[in-house]
Amino acid sequence: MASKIPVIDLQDFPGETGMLVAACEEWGCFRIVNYEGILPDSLLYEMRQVVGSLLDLPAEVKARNRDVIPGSGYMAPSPVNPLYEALGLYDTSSPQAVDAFCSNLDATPQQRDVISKYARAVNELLVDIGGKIVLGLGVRGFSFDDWCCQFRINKYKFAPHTVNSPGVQLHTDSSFLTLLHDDKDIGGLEVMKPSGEFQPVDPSHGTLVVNLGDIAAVWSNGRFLNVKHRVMCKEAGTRLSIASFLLGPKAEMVEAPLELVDAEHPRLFSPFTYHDYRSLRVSNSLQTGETVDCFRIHKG
Ligand SMILES: O=C(O)CCC(=O)C(=O)O
Ligand SMILES: [Fe+2]
Repeated sequence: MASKIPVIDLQDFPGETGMLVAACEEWGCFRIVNYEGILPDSLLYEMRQVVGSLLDLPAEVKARNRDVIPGSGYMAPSPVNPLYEALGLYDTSSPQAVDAFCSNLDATPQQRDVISKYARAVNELLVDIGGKIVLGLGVRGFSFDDWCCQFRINKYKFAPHTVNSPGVQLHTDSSFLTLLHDDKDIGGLEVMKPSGEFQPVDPSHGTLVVNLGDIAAVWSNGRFLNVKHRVMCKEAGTRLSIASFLLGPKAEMVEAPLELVDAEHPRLFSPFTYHDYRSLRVSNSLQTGETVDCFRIHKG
């Protein structure tokens, strides 16, 4: 296994298919390059400015960003993650949901425009990457078009005296895929390799990070790794990041497609709805993939 997370060139398909599937299996994460046709650098830059302003709003305004599904709304600094706060938008493909998010936070027309464009572009990119992964596994006729997406905009207040303390605790994501648009200067993201060793994922211009979450582990019938990761404070400063999640099907069950189940690879998880998974995870604070084990089929 290489020592750096794999880099996938989105313009080089089907050439990179094997590398992409291997990255999902061995690392549960990878960087992407050449995504600008869908998500231009100018939009990444504009969104970063918007995110900085929204997270600087007074606490009582941020509190209006309430949960739509468990854990989707404002998260204030807490005893577990005292340096961290986040705002969230559930269902980024719904113009009404984008509108409600913006109205609650008194967004200006220009900020609304950037948020809507960003939400659309990120959804398209997530569905595009998901489609490449699915084809790589030989699954035909599958589409992520009616899956729900969410984004979360994160702020970490790092100070000299917080160096080496956690910014966000170790966790897996509650998604199939997460697109991480991280801070351009301040690092701190670390992914855990299967060996248990942490690998820093430092800012790298012109790349975005993709993580696989719990839903990818179930959907792939255990082939893909739901990578554990955390953010550590490495230096003083405000760190901003945006995590966009391709979560799960809106109505259908989360289950491995038939192509991934056979005598040698029996079904590992009983089917469930995304909503049931999410409620179980949030109400029991199951941060590091334990929710998936609740649906594991025990043999013998
Ligand atoms: O801020 C980061 O780099 C990571 C955030 C993250 O892991 C998350 O929002 O799930
Ligand atoms: Fe995460």
